[in-house]
Amino acid sequence: MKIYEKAPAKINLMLDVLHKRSDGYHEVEMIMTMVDLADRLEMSELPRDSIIISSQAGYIPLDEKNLAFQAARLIKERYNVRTGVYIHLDKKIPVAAGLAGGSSDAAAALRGLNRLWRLGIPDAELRELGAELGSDVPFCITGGTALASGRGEMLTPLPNPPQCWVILAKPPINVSTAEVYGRVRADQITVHPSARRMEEAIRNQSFASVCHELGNVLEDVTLKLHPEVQQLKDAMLRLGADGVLMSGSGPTVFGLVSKESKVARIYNGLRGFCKEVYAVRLLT
Ligand SMILES: C[C@@](CO)(OP(=O)(O)O)[C@H](O)COP(=O)(O)OP(=O)(O)OC[C@H]1O[C@@H](n2ccc(N)nc2=O)[C@H](O)[C@@H]1O
Ligand SMILES: Nc1ncnc2c1ncn2[C@@H]1O[C@H](COP(=O)(O)OP(=O)(O)O)[C@@H](O)[C@H]1O
Repeated sequence: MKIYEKAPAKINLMLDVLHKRSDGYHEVEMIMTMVDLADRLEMSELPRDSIIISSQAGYIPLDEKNLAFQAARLIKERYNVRTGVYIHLDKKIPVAAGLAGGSSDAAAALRGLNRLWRLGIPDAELRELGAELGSDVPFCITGGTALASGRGEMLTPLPNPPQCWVILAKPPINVSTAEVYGRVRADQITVHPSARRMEEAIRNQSFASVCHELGNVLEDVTLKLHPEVQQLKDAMLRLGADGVLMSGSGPTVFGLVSKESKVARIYNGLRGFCKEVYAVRLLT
């Protein structure tokens, strides 16, 4: 039997860092939502007790460093599963981009293996397992739109934002999430984006207010390390995006666009100097 799962990318509509915790993580407040750009996982049972990962993407680890591998190992150990699994990852989400590609693959593996092995694990328990793999994994288990707090694993579901186009552009640079958090000085952040006002904008289905309330305190760190991310933001605004922000720890920049007629112009304008550009819809 084969099981298929979609693993969509996320964007952070707002991201605030409150303080550094004694366990080394940062206490955050984020509003996250999914976009229609997804990896696809194909899972099938192996009679022998092993986990095998393959992918068409040449640039991700296929061993125990792969988050889908770690998800399979965790669920196997925790629920005493004696058979193995073959997982093929069809990667579409850019890697190390701030779009949670690896986290979403891990979440999709947990969902899929729960079905493949008929384990009947409830969603809340899957989210707890996911939190052992990464801070963004619990959100990726259920998706939708949510306010995330704690280190990102405590979730309050929200309605979806008003539908719009999302232009994603990933410059060809590598950003380490750990390094970005490592450079944040929470006590020196002067302008905090507001989760409350973003939530209100979403509840009012006001596209203009959603664009107005976009904010990410990790931008300060990543933009200083990589000025080209600022240039990309400027270009997106100049080309006519209604709201522009870096997603997560970056380096991907997203632009929200309400009018379809503007999408091709922005997409083509960006393609002039950035190879990885995508025009997608919110996953509502
Ligand atoms: C910044 C965000 C925003 O959604 O996403 P990405 O840019 O990775 O997509 C997340 O907070 C990233 O979540 P995730 O990528 O799952 O992080 P983890 O694997 O849990 O942690 C990687 C490293 O980031 C730091 N970290 C992560 C989360 C957090 N709240 N505080 C931290 O300080 C820690 O140093 C940790 O060792
Ligand atoms: N299934 C996977 N897909 C992508 N990257 C993975 C995966 N498993 C492990 N990784 C590793 O995780 C790191 C972060 O990747 P990713 O989740 O795409 O980025 P981000 O956390 O910025 O959203 C990369 O260095 C990559 O090598």
